Amino acid sequence: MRSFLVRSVESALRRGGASYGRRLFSSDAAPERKVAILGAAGGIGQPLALLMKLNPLVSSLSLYDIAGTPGVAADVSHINTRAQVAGYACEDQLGTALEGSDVVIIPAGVPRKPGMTRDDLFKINAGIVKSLCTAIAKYCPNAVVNMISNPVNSTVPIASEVFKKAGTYDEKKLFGVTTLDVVRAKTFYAGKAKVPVADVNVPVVGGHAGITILPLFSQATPVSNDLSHEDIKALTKRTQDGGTEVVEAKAGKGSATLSMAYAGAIFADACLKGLNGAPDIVECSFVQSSVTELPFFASKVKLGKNGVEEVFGLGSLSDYEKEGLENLKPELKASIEKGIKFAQEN
Ligand SMILES: NC(=O)C1=CN([C@@H]2O[C@H](COP(=O)(O)OP(=O)(O)OC[C@H]3O[C@@H](n4cnc5c(N)ncnc54)[C@H](O)[C@@H]3O)[C@@H](O)[C@H]2O)C=CC1
Ligand SMILES: O=C([O-])CC(=O)C(=O)O
Repeated sequence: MRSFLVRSVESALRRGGASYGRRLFSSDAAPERKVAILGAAGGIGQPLALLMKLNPLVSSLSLYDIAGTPGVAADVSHINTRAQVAGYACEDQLGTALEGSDVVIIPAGVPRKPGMTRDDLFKINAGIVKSLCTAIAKYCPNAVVNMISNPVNSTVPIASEVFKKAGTYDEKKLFGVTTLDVVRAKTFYAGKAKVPVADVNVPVVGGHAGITILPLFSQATPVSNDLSHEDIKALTKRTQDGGTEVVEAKAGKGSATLSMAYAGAIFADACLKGLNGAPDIVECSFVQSSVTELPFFASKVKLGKNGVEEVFGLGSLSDYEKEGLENLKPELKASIEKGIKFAQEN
């Protein structure tokens, strides 16, 4: 049973992560790697803790939350896989939770309820992210940071400012996790184009909120000649509204957690592979960027031993995508500036 589960998850991660090029997924000779999850007892944190416990690249799994961590840590720790699990439950344990981390994943913060935008979460989550990033700068300044907490378009700039203030900012190591947008685009495209979902690749660029999410279906593979412009518009809208679709279906009980944990596990796995020197690891992520005039932007990035090795450009866009790109810039710019201002003033 155990090996079946581990093999299934390995195989799912391998397939899901096989977006762009050849992958390495082997625990033989895998180096020691510590992964910390901040917000580990939450809706995303719990299934993400499970998936990271099943990842053979993880040797130490550090679970931190302000509530409920001991139970989650005890539960996950009984799974007979490589990672040694430790749970940390209050602020004075945050330093120990972080020390020595190679990758820190942050799903701490409040989720949306129906009728809210991601930006409505700023008030609460900006402060949470700021204090967690202050601790990261102090206790594991060299860690790769995977930011899940919303609004990602603002929380990533907040993190960058906190790290700059602390003198630890390395733009190669700060990532906004936009993998769920890619996961959704792949699923929706496969359904519409009637192609096997495991073979599908779709880059998603821009940011992570509403129209700032720009799936590039003109670059989707396998190519489908059966999709009309109306189909592409509908696929784009569904990808942009994917988070809201889940928020409404959950009717007040939160936002995407299970699909987000899957996406977060794919992205953290890609970061670990990059750190371990695996070649050709490419994922979309919201990073410091000069691809457009905006200081942060999501596009395909190559992951390596030091984090981002290369930020790829957008490639050729359809007229519809060019229009989407211009339309998203004012909103994305405002969200980035809001995050920077908050971090500078607080
Ligand atoms: N980037 C993306 O694609 C996605 C991002 N999200 C975002 O992820 C965040 C978390 O969502 P859920 O897990 O559903 O929420 P949740 O409320 O179920 O869990 C959040 C957890 O964070 C913890 N927490 C709060 N303050 C903390 C602090 N200072 N330090 C450590 N832990 C703290 C809470 O105790 C709770 O366990 C939300 O902001 C949500 O909008 C959700 C889905 C997709
Ligand atoms: O929609 C939300 O609030 C959560 C999220 O970011 C997503 O599911 O993409």
